[in-house]
Order: sequence, then structure tokens, then C-alpha cells
Amino acid sequence: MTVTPISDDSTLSLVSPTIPAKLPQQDAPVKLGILASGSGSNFEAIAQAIADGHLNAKIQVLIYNNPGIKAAARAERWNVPAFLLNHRDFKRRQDLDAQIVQTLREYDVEWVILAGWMRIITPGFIDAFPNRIINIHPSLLPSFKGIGAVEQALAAGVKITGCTVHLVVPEVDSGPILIQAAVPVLPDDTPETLHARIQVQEHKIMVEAIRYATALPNALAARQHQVEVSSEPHR
Ligand SMILES: Nc1nc2c(c(=O)[nH]1)N[C@@H](CN(C=O)c1ccc(C(=O)N[C@@H](CCC(=O)O)C(=O)O)cc1)CN2
Ligand SMILES: NCC(=O)N[C@@H]1O[C@H](COP(=O)([O-])[O-])[C@@H](O)[C@H]1O
Repeated sequence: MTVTPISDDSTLSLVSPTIPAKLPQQDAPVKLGILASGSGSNFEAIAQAIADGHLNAKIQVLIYNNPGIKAAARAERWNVPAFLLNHRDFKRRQDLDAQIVQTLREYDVEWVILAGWMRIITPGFIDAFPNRIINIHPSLLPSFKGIGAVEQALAAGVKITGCTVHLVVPEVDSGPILIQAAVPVLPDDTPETLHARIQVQEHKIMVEAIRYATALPNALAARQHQVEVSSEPHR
């Protein structure tokens, strides 16, 4: 599974070499804020990876928008602070997003993970966390963007689909791709059986993507430092 690194400058561009297998280990765990609208199995995969020592991170807060969803129960089990911000209570999308950003700031979040967040977020939200918002999508983007991606794949009759983790930009499901996994479509698949097979891969690439993406700025900074040190005149 190849993870293509991204540059850390303002104009995001994918650089070709695969990220080295061994990245500089961050000292402090990276602080994650997770947004969910449903079951929360990707939230759980992240929490489990942290607990198993496979991800140097800490989930600071979970924000969810639908009352009573399973993601909230999972957060409680993992002792993660969880807040319901119901989009139906806000007149404007921007107002919901402003409340989300305020909550994320209060919990000192560094990276935002859209783990089945079923709302389009505004440019103001994205600007608050530039190149620091990650989304997981149940198709091989750019195929089958938007909601109902699994149903779209079945309707299209594709034999291979999968899942994608990407950085979030204002245009939906169009940001730089961090990692993908392919999944076969079987003749008797239903949306449920296919989605379940996709989610097995989602839980793997979600963690991989966070591990590499959050390490990249440090790795790039370390490389920059190396370049600066090596270019200093010899005394
Ligand atoms: N600005 C962006 N916002 C979001 C992105 C993104 O790439 N850019 N990714 C999505 C996640 N997503 C697919 O992966 C997605 C989620 C929801 C929708 C959508 O049309 N939502 C509707 C409401 C649908 C509903 O409530 O059932 C809406 O927001 O009006 C499209 C794509 C997360 N946000
Ligand atoms: N367009 C966004 C979208 O469809 N996202 C999908 O929602 C599910 C959330 O599952 P989870 O709540 O069990 O993590 C995941 O399959 C994710 O790819």
C-alpha cells in the first residue's frame, strides 16, 4: 500500500517518492478532533490503534451531529469527550461550522478527522485548519463522489471499488489523495455487504493515513532543518 506524501506548502502538490518506511517519531502525540454522523467504526479503529501503540495520537474530542448515534456510545466507552452539535439547530452552515471550530480550538485539536461526517463543511472551517483536515470516503475517488458512493458503485456495475483517504478542500471529495485501498465487488453484493467489505479496508487506511500525514510536517521540517544545517558554511 503506497502512501504518496504531500508537500507542506500552501499550494498542495503530490510528490512522487513513497514516504520512507521509518518516519521521525513525533515526541508528543498528535491531537485529533474527530467528526462523525453515524456508527463511528472509523472512530473506534483510530481509538484502538492508539491503545495498541500503532498511532502516536490522542483523540481530544468527538463531535457528532445526529442525536443518539452509535459513535457517541463508542466515545463514552473510550472516555473521549463527545459533543452533539446538531446541524438542524443552526440557521446557517457557517454557524454550525463556527461552533465546531470553537469546540475544536477549546480542545487544542491539531488535526481534524471527518470519520463519516455527512455534512459539507465551509471554506471558513477549512481555513481554520489549513491542510489539516482528513476525510475518508467509501469509493476509489475520483469515482463516485458524494453521498451513496457504495450504491453508485453497484449501480455502475464496477468489479473493483474501494475507499480513499484525502485532505479536505472546499470542492467535495476532490482534495489530494493520501491513501486508497481496492475492494472487489461480488456478484451477489448488496450495499450492506459491499460496504462491510469496504469498511475492513477503511479501518486500516484511516490509521495509516493519519500516521503518515501527521508525521509529514515534522519529517518535512526535519528535512528542511537538515538542508539548512548542511548548507551552513564550515567554520
Ligand atoms: N467542503 C468539503 N466538505 C466535506 C468533504 C469535502 O471533501 N469537502 N467531504 C465530506 C464527506 N463526504 C464524502 O466523503 C460527503 C458528505 C456529505 C455530503 C452531502 O452532500 N451532505 C449533505 C447532507 C446529506 C445528508 O445529511 O444526508 C449536505 O451537507 O447538505 C457530501 C459528501 C464531508 N464534508
Ligand atoms: N461521503 C462520506 C461517506 O460516505 N463516508 C462514509 O461513512 C461511513 C462512516 O462509517 P463509520 O461511522 O462506521 O465510521 C464510512 O464508510 C465512510 O467512508
